[in-house]
Amino acid sequence: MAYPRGSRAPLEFGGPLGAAALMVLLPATMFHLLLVARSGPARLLGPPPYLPGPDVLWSPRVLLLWLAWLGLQAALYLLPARKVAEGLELKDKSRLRYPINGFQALVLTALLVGLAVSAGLPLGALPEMLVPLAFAATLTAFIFSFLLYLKALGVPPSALAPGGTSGNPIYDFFLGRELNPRICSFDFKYFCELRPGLIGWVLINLALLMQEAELRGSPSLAMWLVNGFQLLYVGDALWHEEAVLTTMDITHDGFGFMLAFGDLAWVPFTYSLQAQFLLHHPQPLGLPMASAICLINALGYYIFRRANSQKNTFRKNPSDPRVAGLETIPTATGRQLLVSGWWGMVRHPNYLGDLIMALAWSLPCGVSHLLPYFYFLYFTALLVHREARDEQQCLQKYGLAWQEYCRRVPYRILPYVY
Ligand SMILES: NC(=O)C1=CN([C@@H]2O[C@H](COP(=O)(O)OP(=O)(O)OC[C@H]3O[C@@H](n4cnc5c(N)ncnc54)[C@H](OP(=O)(O)O)[C@@H]3O)[C@@H](O)[C@H]2O)C=CC1
Ligand SMILES: CC(C)=CCC[C@@H](C)[C@H]1CC=C2C3=C(CC[C@@]21C)[C@@]1(C)CC[C@H](O)C(C)(C)[C@@H]1CC3
Repeated sequence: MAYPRGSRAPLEFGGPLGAAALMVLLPATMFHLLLVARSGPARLLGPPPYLPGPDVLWSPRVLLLWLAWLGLQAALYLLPARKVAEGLELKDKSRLRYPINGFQALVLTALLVGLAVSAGLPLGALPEMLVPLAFAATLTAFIFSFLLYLKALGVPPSALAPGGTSGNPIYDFFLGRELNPRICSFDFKYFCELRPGLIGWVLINLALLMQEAELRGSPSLAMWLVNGFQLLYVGDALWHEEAVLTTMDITHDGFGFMLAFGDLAWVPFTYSLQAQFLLHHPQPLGLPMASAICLINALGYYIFRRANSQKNTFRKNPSDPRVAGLETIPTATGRQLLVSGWWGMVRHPNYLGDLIMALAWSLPCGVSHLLPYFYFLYFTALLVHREARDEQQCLQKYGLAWQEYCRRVPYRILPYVY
C-alpha cells in the first residue's frame, strides 16, 4: 500500500510501547495457559500452579527435537510441488513464486509419524514435553526475528513492508521489516505460516489423544471431536494453501516477531489448549450434545469455506460462472468489490464462520471452566482488530468505492449486531 511521499505508515499495536508489551505478554500468556491447563483448578484468571524454573524450561534434548521438526518440515517444503503459484504483484512489479505442497507435507508427516509410532516411538510422551518445547519455540522465534531484522538492513527499500519501517527498532523488530524474506527460493514467512506450527498443532492434539487412550483405556468423545474439528481446519488451510498468498500476513505485514512467534509458538501451543484441557479434565459428553456440536462446527465451516472460496474465485476470475452473476461495485484500481452473495451479507463472512467454529471447538469441554473458551475470546479480539486493520487498508486502496461498500453492507462480522 502506498502512503503520501515523505510520510510513513501509521503505527499499529500501540506503537513501540505496545509492541514491547506484546513481546512480553504473548509468551507469558502462552506459558500461563500451558501450566494452568494441567493444574487441578484450571482457572484461566487464577495464578499458575508454579513458576517454571530453568530446569523445567530448558532441555537440550527437547531443543534438538524441535529443530529436527523444523528441519523435517523444511525438507518437505523443498520436495517437488504439484503446482507453483505466483503471489500478488510487488512494488518492483515482480511476482514471487511459491510451491503448493502443504497438503502433501501434511500427508507425508502423517505417514512418517505413523511409521515411527508403529516402530515404537512413544508419541504419548509428547504432552509431558510441551513446556520445554514451547520454550524452545519461543527462543527460536526471538533468535529468528533478530536474524530477520539484521537481514532486512541489507535489502532495497522496495523489499520492505509498509508497516515495518518506522525507524523504531523495537516496533520494527515486532512487526517485521522485510516483506518476503527469502534465501534463494525458500520463503521463510510462507513456510512458517502454514507448516511447522499448523502441522505441529494437530500432531500435539494427536499426542494428547494417544496419552488419553493410555491413561483411560480409550480417547473420550470430546477429545475425538476436538481432534477431528481442528484436523479439518488445518487440512482445509493446507488444501487451499494458495489462498494464503492474498492474506494481509503475506501481502502487507513484514516477517518479524509477531508472525514468527505467532506461527511457530502461539499456534501449536495455545491452539491445542482444548485438547490439553481435556487430557487433564475429562468431560462427559452424550451423543445428542456431540451431534449438536458437530452441526455447529459444520455450519461454521460451511460459511468459512464458501465465503473464502467465493472471494478467491472472484479475485482469480470475475467472469467465472460461479460468481459472474453477483452484484459488484467498481473501484478506481480496476478491481471490483462484491456486494451480493456472502460478501453482501456482512463485510467479513469468513470471520463469522471461523468464530462459529472456534465456539464449536470449546463446547466439547463443557461449561464448568472458562479456560477452554480462551481461544474463542482471543480469536474474537484478534478478528475484531484484524477487521479494523483491513478496513483501513481497504479505505486506502479503494477510497470512495470502499465507503460505498460500507454503506451498502453496514455490518462487519455479525449481521445486525456488529
Ligand atoms: N485461525 C486463525 O488464527 C486466523 C484465521 N484467519 C482466517 O483467515 C482467513 C483470511 O482472513 P484475512 O486475510 O484477514 O481477510 P479476508 O480473507 O477477509 O480478506 C480481506 C481482503 O478481501 C478483499 N475484500 C474485502 N471485501 C471484499 C469484497 N466485498 N469483494 C471482494 N474482495 C473483498 C480485500 O482485499 P483485495 O481487494 O485486495 O482482494 C480485503 O483486504 C479468514 O477466513 C480468517 O477467518 C485469520 C487470522 C487468524
Ligand atoms: C497473538 C499473535 C501471536 C498474533 C499473531 C497472529 C497469528 C497467530 C495469526 C495471524 C494470521 C494467521 C493465520 C492463520 C493462523 C494464525 C495466524 C498465523 C491461518 C494459517 C489459520 C488457518 C486458516 O485457514 C488460514 C490459512 C486462512 C489462516 C491464515 C492467517
